[in-house]
Amino acid sequence: MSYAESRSEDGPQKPAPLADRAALVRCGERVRARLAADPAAYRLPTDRAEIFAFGEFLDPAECDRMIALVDATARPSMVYDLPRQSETRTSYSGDVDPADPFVRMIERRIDDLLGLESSWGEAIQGQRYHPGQEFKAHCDWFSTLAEYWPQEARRGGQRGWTAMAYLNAVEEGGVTEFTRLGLSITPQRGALLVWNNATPDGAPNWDTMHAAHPVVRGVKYVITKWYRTRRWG
Ligand SMILES: O=C(O)CCC(=O)C(=O)O
Ligand SMILES: [Fe+2]
Repeated sequence: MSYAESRSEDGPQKPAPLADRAALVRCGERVRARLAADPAAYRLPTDRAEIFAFGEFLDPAECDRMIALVDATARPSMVYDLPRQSETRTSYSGDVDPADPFVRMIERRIDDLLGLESSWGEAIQGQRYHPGQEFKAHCDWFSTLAEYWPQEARRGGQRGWTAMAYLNAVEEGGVTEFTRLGLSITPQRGALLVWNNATPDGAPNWDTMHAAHPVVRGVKYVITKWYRTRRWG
């Protein structure tokens, strides 16, 4: 199972010990070089975080196939911060079958795009949001002060890059906003967003804080894959 860290408020920051710093620097360098050479990568206009978009990363048939897999697995989402679970992330989610050859093909495509080791990637997680459902502002990296951290440290360490694909266009709502950067992304069928959760010097980047705004009309489907600093699981 994979979980996203919950941070529902853009509030005071507790200083947490840094983890996997050298490895996060290396992951940053690796992906940065790879994307710089990729003409399909569009860098979002900010210097405070490395966020890239790719249009038509998945074709419509692939989106439909993935939507069916999300529907087959979706259950209420969980975050580590259990008491706030229902307030923070109200979508349905679940790992799509990692043994499915189609899922493996999409995973390889993402691994390849980023140039990261496939073994560092968590299983792809699917999410489905109905009207009113959202994922409030949070960062994807783990807090090293949290109760869950020792376990995550053993199973792959800190999260470096996030890759997230939109499987459909939403009738209304469901926008992803990087809340500290004033950047909003409207779900576009087949588009992929990738970002570095760390700064170039290997610290968690608070400016990657983001929220999935509530869906107003229609349904929203996304898949997310997080990359650790070493073998996951
Ligand atoms: O659905 C979105 O737009 C964002 C999802 C997200 O932040 C996550 O899965 O960590
Ligand atoms: Fe997230």
